[in-house]
Amino acid sequence: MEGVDYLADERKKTEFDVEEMKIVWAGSRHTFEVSDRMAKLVANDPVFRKDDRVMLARKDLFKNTLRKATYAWKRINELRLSEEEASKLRSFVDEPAFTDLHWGMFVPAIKGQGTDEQQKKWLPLAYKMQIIGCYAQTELGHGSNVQGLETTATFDPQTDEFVIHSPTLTSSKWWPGGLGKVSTHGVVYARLILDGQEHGIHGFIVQLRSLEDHRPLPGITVADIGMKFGSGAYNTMDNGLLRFDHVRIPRDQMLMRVSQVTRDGKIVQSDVPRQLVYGTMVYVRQTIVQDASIALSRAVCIATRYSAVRRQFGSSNGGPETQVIDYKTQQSRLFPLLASAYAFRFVGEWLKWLYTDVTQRLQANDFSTLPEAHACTAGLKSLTTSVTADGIEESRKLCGGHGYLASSGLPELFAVYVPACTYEGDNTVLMLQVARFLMKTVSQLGSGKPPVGTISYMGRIEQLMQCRCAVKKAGDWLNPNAVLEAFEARAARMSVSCAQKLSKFSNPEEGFAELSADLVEAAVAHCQLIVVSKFFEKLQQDIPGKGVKRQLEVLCGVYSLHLLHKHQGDFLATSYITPKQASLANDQLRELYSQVRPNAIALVDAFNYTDHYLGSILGCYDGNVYPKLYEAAWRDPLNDSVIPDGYEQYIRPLLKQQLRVAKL
Ligand SMILES: CC/C=C\C/C=C\C/C=C\C/C=C\C/C=C\C/C=C\C=C\C(=O)SCCNC(=O)CCNC(=O)[C@H](O)C(C)(C)COP(=O)(O)OP(=O)(O)OC[C@H]1O[C@@H](n2cnc3c(N)ncnc32)[C@H](O)[C@@H]1OP(=O)(O)O
Ligand SMILES: Cc1cc2nc3c(=O)[nH]c(=O)nc-3n(C[C@H](O)[C@H](O)[C@H](O)COP(=O)(O)OP(=O)(O)OC[C@H]3O[C@@H](n4cnc5c(N)ncnc54)[C@H](O)[C@@H]3O)c2cc1C
Repeated sequence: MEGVDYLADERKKTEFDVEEMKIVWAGSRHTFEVSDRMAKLVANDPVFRKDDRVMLARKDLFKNTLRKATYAWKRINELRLSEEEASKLRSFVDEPAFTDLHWGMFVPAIKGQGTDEQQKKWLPLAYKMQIIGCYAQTELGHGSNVQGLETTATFDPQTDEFVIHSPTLTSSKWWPGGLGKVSTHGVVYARLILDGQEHGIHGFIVQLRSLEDHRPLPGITVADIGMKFGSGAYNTMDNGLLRFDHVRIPRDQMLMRVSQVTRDGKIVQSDVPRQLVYGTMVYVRQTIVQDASIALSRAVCIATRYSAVRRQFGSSNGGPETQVIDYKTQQSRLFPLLASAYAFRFVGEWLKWLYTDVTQRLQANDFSTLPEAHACTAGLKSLTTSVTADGIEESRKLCGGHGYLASSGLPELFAVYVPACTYEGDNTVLMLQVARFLMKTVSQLGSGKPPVGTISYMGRIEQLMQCRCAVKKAGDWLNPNAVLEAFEARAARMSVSCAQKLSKFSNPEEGFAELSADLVEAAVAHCQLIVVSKFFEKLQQDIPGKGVKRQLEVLCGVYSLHLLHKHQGDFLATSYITPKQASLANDQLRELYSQVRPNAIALVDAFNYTDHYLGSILGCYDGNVYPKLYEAAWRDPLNDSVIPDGYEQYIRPLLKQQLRVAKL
């Protein structure tokens, strides 16, 4: 039935102003308006249709992506969209493509690591897409260990060129998105060699394909690395392999903001720390944290709407069965994910601010906040992508059997999303970077240099090592100070405990390796504290709209108390809380679930996702799930004919054979 809202009764229960919540979720009225306009533009254009994606074979899928990406570029130019609008439009097209890497890594790498002159030369070409670029760092043999990359860039003073070479099979570049079939250029990371001496890893702009006929340039071997996880999904992307056979590039194509190579082959280090060579990764990690809230909220929106539509058991006197969203078990799995989506949204907003701040400082040669920015982007990227990937899979399970259908949108969302736990730094490797930062901070306590920013709580280490939780009744857990102190004490005590164990090793690196699993747990505790504290900070802001702030307070409570419940072992083992207090936190959590329940549908409506963007029958706005599932089944190509292809060849002979056996 067209036009009927099957979730209307749910929407009537709402206790807050959804339109105002949409603004909070978007970040500002301006961002909301841009997103809304771009989402509708994409949803109403048939070229951006995506429901057939999972059915397409790789070649067709890839060509289809090229068609959409070039059409999107055409529309961006025709409509004279701003950079912000263009980037939103691309994200609502919702199909990984070479353009993600061009705009998301190639351009930022030149901006961050190129000199003014290099930026002037290369950026206009990239902005007009007269060249298309990728980010070629990872190799077949090394990804996490960037210092272990094998590709060489040897300076030839005779010709004033670098010779880029892949000396071994394992030095082949492997994975760069957009490289396989599209990119004309790449920022290639290689080991700089001057006069036989190694000078670490640097970025070089290398042309890969002819701008005339797209053929690989001499000395370059390039191809796609093959099919990846899932159908449709990330297979729209041409992740590539690349080998260099003594390829020559001019000296001025080494990105020289961090270090310069002079005409006579000498290296000159600028004041900028060498870690800025890793700057593009810091930038992208920060954007990945923002994207985590989008991916998780999509899954949660689908699972929440479907949980309100779906009924199982509990019918009495022929009345309707129970909506599965009313089961406490369903709530205890779903509502923490809903709360996490909001939490990640706010921490992502804050991280964007932190990144902008560190960038401005770097421009003024202030490098003091770089270690914290690295630890925060690495740790939050790791935490939010792990929770989101698991959350998408949990959302699929929350939708029961129908969640496993491609038309639920969840399998493809998972398949596209799950590599986020690996790209831009494997999540464990990144948490170990946070752990190093924590151990360094603990070792410097008492040195007279007070820890600042997200680590400033360590400055109160004596108090945090001794304090005990003051909670006496469940409602006390609604006090932000009680929750914050609990998370601070847990994080501080776990770090100090690791530091104490580390100090027993004569070789600190051996100790770090031996204790790495504990160190990762301490790093996770620290990152969870950041998310909780940024949620509380958000609540300090002036938030207009009837009931909006109240709902956010409830979600903040759900986020923090579900973490406390899930990790109660940490809180108990560090002796901050008693078992009784842990149990009171759980009682309060249950109560908060009841407060989320009437608002659940409105809380996911506030994401303002179009049905096109959600790409899910189970999550459609009107909740008219069953007729749509039934119709979609008939659209499957397998149902084009009643008798399947292959009947004559396989099924009929098989049945005949069974008949013969039966007659014997
Ligand atoms: C249905 C749905 C359909 C569609 C969905 C639609 C669209 C989806 C579209 C897009 C998806 C969204 C986003 C996608 C984005 C990207 C995905 C695509 C591309 C991915 C690209 C990549 O993966 S690029 C390659 C990334 N590689 C890595 O991340 C490598 C990880 N390794 C490292 O970073 C480093 O090697 C290391 C940090 C692990 C170690 O470095 P090393 O030099 O050996 O360092 P240490 O000795 O440990 O440390 C030395 C000191 O340096 C400090 N440090 C380290 N790193 C940094 C840094 N980055 N910044 C600042 N400082 C740093 C470190 O702390 C040490 O400091 P000390 O003070 O202790 O000395
Ligand atoms: C979809 C996708 C897109 C990508 N796009 C790009 C791109 O555009 N450009 C690019 O350059 N790269 C790209 N990559 C590569 C990506 O950045 C790397 O795969 C990633 O950094 C992980 O490195 P690795 O593959 O070497 O993992 P490995 O380091 O080999 O990890 C294997 C296992 O070892 C563990 N491990 C490794 N080191 C340690 C350690 N020190 N301590 C404890 N455990 C450890 C890890 O936790 C993991 O469990 C992409 C990857 C994927 C999947």
